[in-house]
Amino acid sequence: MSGDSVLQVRDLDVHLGRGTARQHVIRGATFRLRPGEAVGLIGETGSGKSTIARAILGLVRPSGGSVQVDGHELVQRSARAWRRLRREGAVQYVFQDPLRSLDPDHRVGDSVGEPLRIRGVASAEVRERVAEELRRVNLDPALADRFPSELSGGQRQRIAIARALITRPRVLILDEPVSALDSANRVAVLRLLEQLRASDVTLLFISHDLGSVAGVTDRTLVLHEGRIVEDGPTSRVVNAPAHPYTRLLIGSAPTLRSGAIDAEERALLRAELAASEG
Ligand SMILES: Nc1ncnc2c1ncn2[C@@H]1O[C@H](COP(=O)(O)OP(=O)(O)OP(=O)(O)O)[C@@H](O)[C@H]1O
Repeated sequence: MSGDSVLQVRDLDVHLGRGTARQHVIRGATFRLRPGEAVGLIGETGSGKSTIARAILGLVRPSGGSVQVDGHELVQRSARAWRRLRREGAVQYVFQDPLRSLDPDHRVGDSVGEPLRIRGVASAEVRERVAEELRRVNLDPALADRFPSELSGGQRQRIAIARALITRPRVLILDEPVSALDSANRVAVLRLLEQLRASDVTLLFISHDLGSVAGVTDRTLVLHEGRIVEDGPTSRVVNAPAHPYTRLLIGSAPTLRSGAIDAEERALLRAELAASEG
C-alpha cells in the first residue's frame, strides 16, 4: 500500500529507557507523506514528536512496526545501512537550533556545500549549487563568505535548511524550526516554508504550536501521549477538530483566535479527553 507514499510509517512502536525507567513512548503510530506534501506533526512537550523523527532517521530502534522510504523498509536494517542512508541524505533533519547543523569555524558556503563535497562533486559545481540553494532560501549568495556568528538566527536557520536541501532529499524533517526565533525571523522562516510547500519538496514540520504549522502545511497529524489522535487536512483539523485533545490545543493557540476557548470549555474538554482515554 506504499503506492504513492514517499514516507510510510505503520504501527510504529518505540520503547525508551531501561529497566523500571522503560517507557512506551510511541504507540502504534501510522501515517504517510505523499510526494510534495507538507505535513505538520503537532503535540505538547513529551508527546513523542522528536522520537518519531529519530525513528525515521534510524537514531532509535523501534520495538515494532514499519518505516518505509520510497517503499524500502528501513526498520530491519543494520546500523551501518542506516549510516549509509543518512550519508546519502534521502531523509534530512533540521534542528531547532541551527548552530547544531553549522560549524562556527566554517564559512556558510563551506557548510552548505559540505554534503556535496563529501560525495565528490567538483568545487565549481559545489559553488554554483550553494549559490542556487542560498537564493532558494531567500538569501543573498554573497553570504557564502560569512561565518554563522555574523548572521541572525533566522538567516542561520535558512542556511541550515539550504544545507539540508542541497542533497535533494526525499523527505525534509524540520524539528521546531521557528521555536527559538524572534517574531521577525520566525516570519522569514515561515515564509520560506510556505514557498517549500508550493514546491515539490516533501516535508514534515514538527512543532508544539499549531499556530505556526497551520499556515504552511497541507495536512496535520496530532500526537498525544505517543498516539496519533488526528490526521487530516490542516484546514479541517483547525476548523473542525475531531478529537478533544486537538480542540484543547487549538484553544491554547493565540494565533488561531477563532478557535479560542474559555476556562470552562477547557475544563469540559479535559474531562472529555480523560473519558476518551477510558
Ligand atoms: N532516552 C530516553 N529514555 C527514557 N525516556 C525517554 C528518553 N528520551 C525521551 N524519553 C521520553 O520520551 C517521551 C517523548 O520524548 P520526545 O522528546 O520524543 O517528546 P517531544 O514531543 O519531542 O517533546 P519536546 O517538544 O519537549 O521535544 C518523553 O516522555 C521523554 O521523557
